[in-house]
Amino acid sequence: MYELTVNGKFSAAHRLCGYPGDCARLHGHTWTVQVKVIGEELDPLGMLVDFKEIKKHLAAVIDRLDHQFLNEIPGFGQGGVNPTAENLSFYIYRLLEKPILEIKKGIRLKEISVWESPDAYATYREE
Ligand SMILES: Nc1nc2c(c(=O)[nH]1)N=C([C@H](O)[C@H](O)COP(=O)(O)OP(=O)(O)OP(=O)(O)O)CN2
Ligand SMILES: [Zn+2]
Repeated sequence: MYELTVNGKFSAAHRLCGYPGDCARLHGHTWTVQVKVIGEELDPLGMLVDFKEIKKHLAAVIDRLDHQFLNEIPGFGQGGVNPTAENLSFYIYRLLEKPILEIKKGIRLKEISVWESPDAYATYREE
C-alpha cells in the first residue's frame, strides 16, 4: 500500500457559536489542510498518482475557503454546524472524495486533516 500526502493552506475568519470563551468571537486562522491518498499500484513512472493531480483538486477546495467568513458558507453557521477543525475536515473530505476516486482506478482518499494552529488538528476518515 502506498500513501501520498499533499498539504495546502488557507486563511479565513470564523466564530464558534455557543463556545464558552474567546472562540465565540470573530477571529481568524491560517489553516493547513492535509490530504492523504492511498492505493496499491504504481504507474510505469513509479507514481501512485501525480502529486499535481491532487494539488489541483485541493486548490479548488482552498479557493472556496480562502479569505472567507466560514460561518457564511452553506453548511456552516446559522442552520448548519460550527466551522471547527473537525467539521472542516468532514466538509473537505466530502468535496474531495469523488474527484480523487475519478483521477484513476485503484486510488482513494484516506483522510483529511485540518490544522488550526501548528499544534492542534483534527482528522476525518472513513474506515
Ligand atoms: N476540538 C476543537 N477544539 C477547538 C476548536 C476546534 O476546531 N476543534 N477550535 C477552537 C477555536 O477555533 C480557537 O480559535 C482555537 O483555539 P486554540 O487552539 O486555543 O488556538 P489559539 O490560536 O487561540 O491559540 P492559543 O494557544 O489559545 O493562544 C477552540 N477549540
Ligand atoms: Zn478559531
